[in-house]
Amino acid sequence: MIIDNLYNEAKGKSPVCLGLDTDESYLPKCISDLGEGVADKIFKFNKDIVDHTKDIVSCYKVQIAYYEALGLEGMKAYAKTMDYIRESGSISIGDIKRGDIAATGEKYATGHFQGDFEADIITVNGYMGEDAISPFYPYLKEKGKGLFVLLRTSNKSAVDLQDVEAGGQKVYLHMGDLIKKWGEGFIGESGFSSIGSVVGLTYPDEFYMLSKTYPNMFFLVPGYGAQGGTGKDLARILKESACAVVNSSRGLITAHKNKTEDTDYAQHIRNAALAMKGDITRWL
Ligand SMILES: O=C(O)c1cc(=O)[nH]c(=O)n1[C@@H]1O[C@H](COP(=O)(O)O)[C@@H](O)[C@H]1O
Repeated sequence: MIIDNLYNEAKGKSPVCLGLDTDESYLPKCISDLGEGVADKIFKFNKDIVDHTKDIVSCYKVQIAYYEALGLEGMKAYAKTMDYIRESGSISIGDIKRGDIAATGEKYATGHFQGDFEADIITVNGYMGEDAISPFYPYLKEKGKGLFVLLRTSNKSAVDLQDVEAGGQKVYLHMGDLIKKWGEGFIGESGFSSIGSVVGLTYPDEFYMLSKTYPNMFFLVPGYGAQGGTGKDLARILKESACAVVNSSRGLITAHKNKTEDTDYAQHIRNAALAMKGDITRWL
């Protein structure tokens, strides 16, 4: 199961999930000056990053909005990036945050679990209920794919809805119970389900509590670095269970900014990923 592979990669390499939220402004001059289209430039940057980091990170999360914003050219770069991650033997997370019901949900599943945009795992929004999640089940069963369902997101206004009490329980805990239930049929050898959840590191106490409440749940954890989360915040959770991968996007893929515009940029990004790995693992 994909979740067992991710668990093994996180244990064997590091819990670092490198976020390829690639904005054109992040490209060093040695790439932006090339006489090629934007898709080729962005792909070149992403490919170089994968080549320089695949031995030290567990997975790559590719945030589709950065590519959609560039239209057809951007989507070509997205497709090539997903393909290259697979070719490199690494795990890809398509950060698409979809969530629609029935026939529409089936189209999202087809669009992101096979064909041009195929990912190993995708992020989904389950706040419409199981009808927005069940269209993906056949791909989990038959193609070994996985889901990360939004549970406790990293943004400030997450609390406006997710902390509301309903029936004596906060909304996000109710969502946690649902994700646990949806994932029960997909538990792998690692003890984790291929239906995991997204919990922001910006709420470390809630994350700790969730990791205790749902021992079979694997977590995708954004919020490290640019949003303020630290290795120390993670330590008490990962010490007890290797239950998460931790994403950093801007904190890693802009590490070369103001340092170099030359081809050594990827080494700066690798160094930043190594520093993040060190920051997380030194507390364990
Ligand atoms: O699903 C996500 O990945 C996600 C959920 C969440 O609650 N907060 C969050 O920041 N993210 C994503 O995680 C990444 C964070 O990027 P940086 O803040 O640049 O590290 C972005 O791709 C966000 O879309």
